[in-house]
Amino acid sequence: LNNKLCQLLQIKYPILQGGMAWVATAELAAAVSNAGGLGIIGAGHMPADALRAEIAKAKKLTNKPFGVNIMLKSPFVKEVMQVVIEERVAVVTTGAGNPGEYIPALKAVGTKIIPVVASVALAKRLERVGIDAIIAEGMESGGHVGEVTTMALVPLVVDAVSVPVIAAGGIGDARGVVAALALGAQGVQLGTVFAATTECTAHPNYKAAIIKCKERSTVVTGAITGHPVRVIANKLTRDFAELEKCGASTEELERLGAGKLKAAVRDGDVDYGSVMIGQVAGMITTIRPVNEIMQDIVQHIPEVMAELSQKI
Ligand SMILES: O=C(O)COc1ccc(-c2c[nH]c(CNC(=O)Nc3ncc(Sc4ccccn4)s3)n2)cc1
Repeated sequence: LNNKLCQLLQIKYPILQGGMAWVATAELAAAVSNAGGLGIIGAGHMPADALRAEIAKAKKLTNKPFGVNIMLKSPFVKEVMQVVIEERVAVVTTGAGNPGEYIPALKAVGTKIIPVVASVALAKRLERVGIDAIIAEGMESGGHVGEVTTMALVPLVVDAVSVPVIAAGGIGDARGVVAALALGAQGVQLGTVFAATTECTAHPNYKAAIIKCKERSTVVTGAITGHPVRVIANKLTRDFAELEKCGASTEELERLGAGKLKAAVRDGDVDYGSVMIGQVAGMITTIRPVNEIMQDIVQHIPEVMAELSQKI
């Protein structure tokens, strides 16, 4: 499974862990890096000092490369970009926006830049400004989503750029990894799967909500306000839909959503919190150690390939 993405990122398996705000702490990122993948700390809306502390914790827990995901809508985006540059973080992924303005400074210190995109247009725009790889994320994923599925988006992005493409959204086991490679991706990014692990520091209620999910348990709210977000349907999404129906303003809707992800992930309020989870939750039935999930995926790939060659 060792390919050019593994060489680029100095990892054993081309399996990245999504840098989910509040969920992807240093403990989870270090566990994924120690298991041979690329662990990624989710900076979310963290201020600079909190991120610096999280990076320091990760450096104590692993001597393997790890990344930091920067959510470009964070009010602290400029300060946290400065922190990842000072700390010489190996890889920066970015979400919910266009990282173009930060790319020269990151490249200057040798940090690999891997933006998440939900469209071919953004992939093409970013390839021109010198990114190292691209995460093409389908709308199956949890949290902030685009409008295109992984199956449709990945091959189009692969055909549009010449940098390695990493598939994300709806991938839960060796079959999904082989499917992503068949679509032309060089690797995968898993979010929900790594949230359902013993090393993940999210609240037990949040993890229990993942287990309880079926494939239709999530909805995309906020499509009207311009920030479509996939979450588990609960009392918050019903209140949100009510407000949207009554023509509430974007500010009112964002006020309803503010702080709700922390409420779900840290405080375990899965009724009124924003339980950002991907559709792949329907495949997850237990909370397992990171390394067990990683080995399960890697060891089943030859079997999936053998079954495939029987069918074609
Ligand atoms: O076209 C452009 O210029 C930029 O447009 C984009 C539009 C969408 C994306 C995108 C889709 N998915 C991702 C990566 N995944 C994510 O970013 N997932 C997230 N989950 C919760 C988040 S918190 C938040 C804060 C503000 C609004 C919505 N959500 S961010 N990025 C990236 C760029």
